[in-house]
Amino acid sequence: MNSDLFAVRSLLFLPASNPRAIAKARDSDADLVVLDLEDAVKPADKDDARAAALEAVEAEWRMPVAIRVNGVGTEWHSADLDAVARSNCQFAILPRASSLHLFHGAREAVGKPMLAMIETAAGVLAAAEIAKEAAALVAGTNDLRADLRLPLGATRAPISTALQMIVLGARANGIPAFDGVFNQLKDLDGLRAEAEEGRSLGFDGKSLIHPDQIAPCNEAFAPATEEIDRARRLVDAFSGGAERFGDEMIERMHIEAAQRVLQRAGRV
Ligand SMILES: CC(C)(COP(=O)(O)OP(=O)(O)OC[C@H]1O[C@@H](n2cnc3c(N)ncnc32)[C@H](O)[C@@H]1OP(=O)(O)O)[C@@H](O)C(=O)NCCC(=O)NCCSC(=O)C[C@H](O)C(=O)O
Ligand SMILES: [Mg+2]
Repeated sequence: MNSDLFAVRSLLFLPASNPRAIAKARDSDADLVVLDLEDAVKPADKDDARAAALEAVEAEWRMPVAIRVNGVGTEWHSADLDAVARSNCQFAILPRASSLHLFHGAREAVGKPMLAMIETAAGVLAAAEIAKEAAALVAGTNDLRADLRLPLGATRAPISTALQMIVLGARANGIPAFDGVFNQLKDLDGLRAEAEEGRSLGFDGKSLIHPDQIAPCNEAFAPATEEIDRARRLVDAFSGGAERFGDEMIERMHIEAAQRVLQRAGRV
């Protein structure tokens, strides 16, 4: 199992209260499975979902598994942290991370790598700080749109600065950044387009809500064959300083970017 978060293109979320979804996720090609205890689970089902998540992570998985706990200040938060601390999951995820202080408390309590979901205005403004202790940042675009009081159906333009701040916060601290979900279950072309946009913004992968979204997402976040070929030719051609490569100027940073493409291709 590869627990390197930089190799993760797809994060499949599912309600921990849904055993059929758990079975489906286990057989899927998702790079990371997220058993959700937060918004995907009805309040009445929280305790059962927590127990189901604990049982699920006892089994063998071929991909790493994370448990998303309920947020700081909710009645389920402490019990979730305790459960995750003694569970077999590789990662915890804290929703609505809004400050390093609160993130630190939750991470200490679980004692394992924790991803931070940035999904409020306060979280976006604190993203670079939170990233100092996070294993990765994840954009929570549904909550963010709600927190910013955006009209329904708004494009991603009003959240583009926030998305960029999440990528900047992650990159400044050397950790991966993951894009938010695409809610239209049947629109796989739209999902692919948003995944490609996310990659062009600098995200390493994307949050998903349905198994059908995995294949297009994994394709969008894996370097294409032409990209790999070009990266190989660039690395082979370079001897230092500024050089001509076809009709382009290349320098050291272009080679480093090409090396990252080759590394990513090897990882995924
Ligand atoms: C949205 C859904 C409730 C739709 O469910 P359903 O109508 O049952 O879908 P299908 O009939 O197409 O399902 C076919 C089979 O696939 C399984 N399935 C469905 N979704 C998943 C999944 N996410 N992972 C694994 N398996 C899944 C179904 O069980 C069916 O299996 P079978 O019966 O054996 O054929 C549902 O897709 C769903 O619950 N999605 C995830 C919702 C979720 O986790 N939401 C929280 C995270 S997203 C978020 O909030 C991000 C962030 O916080 C933010 O604010 O942006
Ligand atoms: Mg959310």
